[in-house]
Amino acid sequence: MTARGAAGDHFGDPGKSRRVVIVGGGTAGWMTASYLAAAFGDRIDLTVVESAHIGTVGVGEATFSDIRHFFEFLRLAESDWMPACNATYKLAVRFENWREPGHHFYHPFEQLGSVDGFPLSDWWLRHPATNRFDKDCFVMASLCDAERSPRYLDGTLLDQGFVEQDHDESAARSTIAEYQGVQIPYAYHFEAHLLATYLTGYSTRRGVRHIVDNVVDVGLDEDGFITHVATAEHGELSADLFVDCTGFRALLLNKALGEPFVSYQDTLPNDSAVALQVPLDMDREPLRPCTTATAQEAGWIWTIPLISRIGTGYVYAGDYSTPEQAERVLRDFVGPAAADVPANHIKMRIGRSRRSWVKNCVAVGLSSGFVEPLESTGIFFIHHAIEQMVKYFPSGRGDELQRELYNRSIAHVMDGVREFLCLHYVGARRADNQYWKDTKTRKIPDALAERIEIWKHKVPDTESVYPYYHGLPPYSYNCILLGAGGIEVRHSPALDLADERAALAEFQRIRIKADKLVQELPTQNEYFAQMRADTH
Ligand SMILES: Cc1cc2nc3c(=O)[nH]c(=O)nc-3n(C[C@H](O)[C@H](O)[C@H](O)COP(=O)(O)OP(=O)(O)OC[C@H]3O[C@@H](n4cnc5c(N)ncnc54)[C@H](O)[C@@H]3O)c2cc1C
Ligand SMILES: N[C@H](Cc1c[nH]c2cc(Cl)ccc12)C(=O)O
Repeated sequence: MTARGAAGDHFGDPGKSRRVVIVGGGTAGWMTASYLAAAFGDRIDLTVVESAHIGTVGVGEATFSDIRHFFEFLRLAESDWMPACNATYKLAVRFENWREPGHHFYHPFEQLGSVDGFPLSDWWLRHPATNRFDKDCFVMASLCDAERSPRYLDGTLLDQGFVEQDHDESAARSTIAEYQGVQIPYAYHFEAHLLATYLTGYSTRRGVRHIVDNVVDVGLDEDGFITHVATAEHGELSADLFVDCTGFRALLLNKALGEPFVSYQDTLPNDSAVALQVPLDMDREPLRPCTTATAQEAGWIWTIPLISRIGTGYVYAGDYSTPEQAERVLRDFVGPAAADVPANHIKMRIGRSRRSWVKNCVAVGLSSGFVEPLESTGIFFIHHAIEQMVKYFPSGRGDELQRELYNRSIAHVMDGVREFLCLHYVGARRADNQYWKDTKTRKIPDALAERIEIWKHKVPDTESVYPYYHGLPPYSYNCILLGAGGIEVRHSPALDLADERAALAEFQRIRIKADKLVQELPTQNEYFAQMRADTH
């Protein structure tokens, strides 16, 4: 780290282009570069510097449905980017063996209905049509079980109330923060490195400078602001704002500026992963339209179906398994297809930086914070952070209030998701070994413990979940609580008195709609085989 005189402060001079240097070329770096280019055009001077010797984390392939706002902000249609990223559709996360071996349930992209002022989950507890809360309350659970595509062969999207807008280069763009529309009925799976490559092209075509080099030093002025980053072969790169996208190493924020890291490890012990990229022949193997999280002896295995391969990996707690044991479990789970595939072992830093924006340095991605990918939240964290960065983009150095408001928003999102993930473990019925027994006694955030006591008597609603925006609606909590089955939830006593006919009719409507869609929609294999035929 090098001390220097005050950095040139161009932010105060609207006439000058504002200079931003992004260190890191993973998903965070290129999502940030492409979004800022789309937001500010040539009124901003953007540089991305990434090392050729330090790899990206190499995973990160399932998303929230909110990511649609990202691509629309970049004015990209699915046909622009999906084929380039071997992308498929994701209707839900499928949780296998969390309640007991052989059991599964879904967390879908579908709003939970309500009848006469009570959530359908409450009615289900009083009048369960079957033992499958997810299939009785959500159409998407049946579509996932039948491995259906959300689109018909002609490309039309199924009718779940969400209406796609025509692609219009001049239309106003929405962001997650302001979106109040209907639940987007699906998300995506895509190959992480292909997305970074695609966004590199998008960014450089819009004037973003791309330097491949190692940052070897960070210069600070007497006020602790970053004046420049020094590179091995391209000299010093100065800027008004530096974005730390250097992954878990957090070179600028945690190392150069010394911002402390707040660990979540005491409540989320899974700190390791081993990943495989397994070839897939979609003409012979199913393309499930969901991410699968299969519980294991010391964690869980993700399975993400992509056009040319399966992304899979075992997320586990190092206190309960060695990397060698974990790799053996994963290879046995995948079977012979994993035989010649190299394993990627990853140590995960679980938690968040106390502040993600300090002085003129803002961290985005793993450098800012991370929780295990059980609900595919890493890219959502990046997208949310970038939107907030634009929203609080500084006019000069003295924007302490802007930074404080930004930091609060980031902290709430990560702390809220942490609570949501803790619920998956404390709320899972299985306790058939020490790892799963310990999930019932391990420390959980105090506020979550209080919420669980409420949920035992009243299903989660806007009043009882984490109170700040964190990306997850109350219905998500209903799905995990009633799916994982480890916490008994009682229905509202009022439903012993209420007329249940309208609720029973709603369950019937869901059943009829689900059966109709399963009949009409193609499988995801059939849909993408048709897409491939149309483009050849
Ligand atoms: C096991 C696992 C599974 C995951 N699954 C999902 C998922 O399903 N869905 C999801 O949304 N998220 C997931 N994530 C999170 C997701 O992978 C990350 O959010 C995403 O990849 C962003 O990573 P990054 O760009 O922050 O860091 P990285 O990918 O680590 O990139 C860091 C970059 O910084 C550069 N760099 C570092 N040091 C220097 C230096 N000194 N000089 C120059 N360049 C430097 C590197 O070259 C690299 O380009 C997962 C994460 C893990 C660990
Ligand atoms: N912001 C919401 C979050 C959300 C709603 N349903 C799901 C299901 C899964 Cl698997 C992950 C996230 C969410 C959205 O992105 O739709």
